[in-house]
Amino acid sequence: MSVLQLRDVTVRYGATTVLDGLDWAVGAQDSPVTALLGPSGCGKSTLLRAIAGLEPLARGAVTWDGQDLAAVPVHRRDFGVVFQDGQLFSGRTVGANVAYGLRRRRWTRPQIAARIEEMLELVQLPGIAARRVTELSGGQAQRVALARALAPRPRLLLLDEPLAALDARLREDLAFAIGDIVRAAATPTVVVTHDRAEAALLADEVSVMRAGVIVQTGAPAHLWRRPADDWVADFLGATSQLDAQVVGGRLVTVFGELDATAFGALPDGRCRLALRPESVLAAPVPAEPDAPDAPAAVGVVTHVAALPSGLRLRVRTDVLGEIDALAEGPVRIGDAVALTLDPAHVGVIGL
Ligand SMILES: Nc1ncnc2c1ncn2[C@@H]1O[C@H](COP(=O)(O)OP(=O)(O)OP(=O)(O)O)[C@@H](O)[C@H]1O
Repeated sequence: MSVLQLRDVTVRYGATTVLDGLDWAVGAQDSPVTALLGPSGCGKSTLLRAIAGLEPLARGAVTWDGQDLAAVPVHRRDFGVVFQDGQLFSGRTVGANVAYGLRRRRWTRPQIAARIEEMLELVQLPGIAARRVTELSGGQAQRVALARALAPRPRLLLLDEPLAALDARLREDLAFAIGDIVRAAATPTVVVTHDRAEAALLADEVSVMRAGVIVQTGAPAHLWRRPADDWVADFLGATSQLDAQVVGGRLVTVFGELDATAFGALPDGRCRLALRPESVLAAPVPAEPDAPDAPAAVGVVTHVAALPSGLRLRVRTDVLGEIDALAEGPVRIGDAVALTLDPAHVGVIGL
């Protein structure tokens, strides 16, 4: 598989450094879809624009298969780009939009007609070539934008928040669909998002970006499990952190012990765990915490929210202050609860 490589890429707007000596490789691990995930303003769009050739580099290099792209202009890079709102040509038909890059590349009329139908089938909108793009829904317009970008067979597809303008339900459907479409087209794809769930729905691999640099890259499940540092853990949804000790394959915490081998090889010594609400299970206990068989960690429920997935609690504890948890059984505000960790939803930070 071809490889896009960025070395020491630096982009400045005036005195502000937006990309700061950024190193990154896409396509090296045979991952067709890579999400670029980071908070608003960290430089994701700037990075995409720099890859596309739309942003001059103050320093560093973007290479494809070892070739430096510095002297290759935007339209010669063979990269397809789709922005947030698709940016279709509103005065033209769907077919004319999909054909846009093909006419410029001097495809013949029959080739173009066949490619339009092929692309519209790929994005599951067969037979709508004659429609005006102004008649499309937001989700349909994004599929057509995808068809237009894929039609000339780009060697890389760059998608900048392609779902941002859509409502929540449609976003989820289209996230799966886009993943399927670009895999079917076998086109390596970078998709920018600030939403961690969207990144996991779309991508095989996720790169987390913070303030102009890439701080961690891995499969979504790996990132949840082994966030590189406190910031990544929090950005990926950790609501508290808990000190722990690795002792001979066990993780010892005030919430009890866990099997550490599930996290890969962890060296003996101190570490910290990233906890999300689903990491902590809260079960009602009789109000006698000093009884001899009392559980190791207890707390008092301060908030209860009925979510579709179950009861979400906020619990006041002596050891960790207020933490979020899921209820195992019926509980109300003021109840005492015993807290245990669900090892499937705990992360180990930074080892
Ligand atoms: N043309 C420009 N001139 C000056 N500053 C800019 C320009 N474009 C972006 N910036 C600034 O650069 C920083 C990074 O912007 P960028 O759009 O790349 O971030 P982002 O991670 O894509 O954010 P978002 O998720 O909000 O789109 C921001 O502080 C932004 O204000």
